[in-house]
Amino acid sequence: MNDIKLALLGSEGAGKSAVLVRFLTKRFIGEYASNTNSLYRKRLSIDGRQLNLEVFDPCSQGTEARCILEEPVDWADGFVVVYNISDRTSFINAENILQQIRETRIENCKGEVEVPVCLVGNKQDLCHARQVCEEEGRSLAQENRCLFQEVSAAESYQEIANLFTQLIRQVMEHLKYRADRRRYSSSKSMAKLINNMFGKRRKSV
Ligand SMILES: Nc1nc2c(ncn2[C@@H]2O[C@H](COP(=O)(O)OP(=O)(O)OP(=O)(O)O)[C@@H](O)[C@H]2O)c(=O)[nH]1
Repeated sequence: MNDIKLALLGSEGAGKSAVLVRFLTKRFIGEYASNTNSLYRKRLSIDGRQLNLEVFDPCSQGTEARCILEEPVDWADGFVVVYNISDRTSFINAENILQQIRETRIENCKGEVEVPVCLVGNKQDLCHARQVCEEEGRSLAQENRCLFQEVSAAESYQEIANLFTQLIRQVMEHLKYRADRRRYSSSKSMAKLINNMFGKRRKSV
């Protein structure tokens, strides 16, 4: 069974909990306690594989983006960064968060492939009050090589489900790649060790 850990990041009130709860339960619940960190767990089956999904929804009340990032950035296998299309500040914050994910991951995992991330433009139903156009979201996602979708946690389930499914697939590939790399580098160092121990001795016989 695969364990997949995701972290939800974004400005206060962008709709992080609403997006996640929509994915996990297919329902929209209007209000959530936002003064605590929450860890959601669910068993899923994707492409016939059983998964234990854990999603960390950190409390973002009164905290700056950098503080929000500190805890989950090492823990998570993938990130969901949410902004509100009717709030430009939340988009600018999402931009900063994407940059911080990139920087932190580059520092911590030299040479590894980039961690899977998806950018979500939530509250699409508020398009009459739109402050961020869809194209801006798409091009930010392209710059950061991440998935992108505008959604409305209030009104629809399917787009959110598709997005999480794509992200989880990418995470599974990423974890497999990392495990293969670890196996390869440990078998290479084992071969080197054996060679050092016996290769030379054999030569002198
Ligand atoms: N119109 C509309 N409102 C939404 C949508 N998603 C969430 N909301 C509302 O936006 C508010 C904030 O939603 P939350 O899910 O609590 O946002 P959050 O990002 O988890 O907020 P914090 O926990 O405070 O960081 C709530 O009043 C939700 O009902 C949406 O798609 N459309």
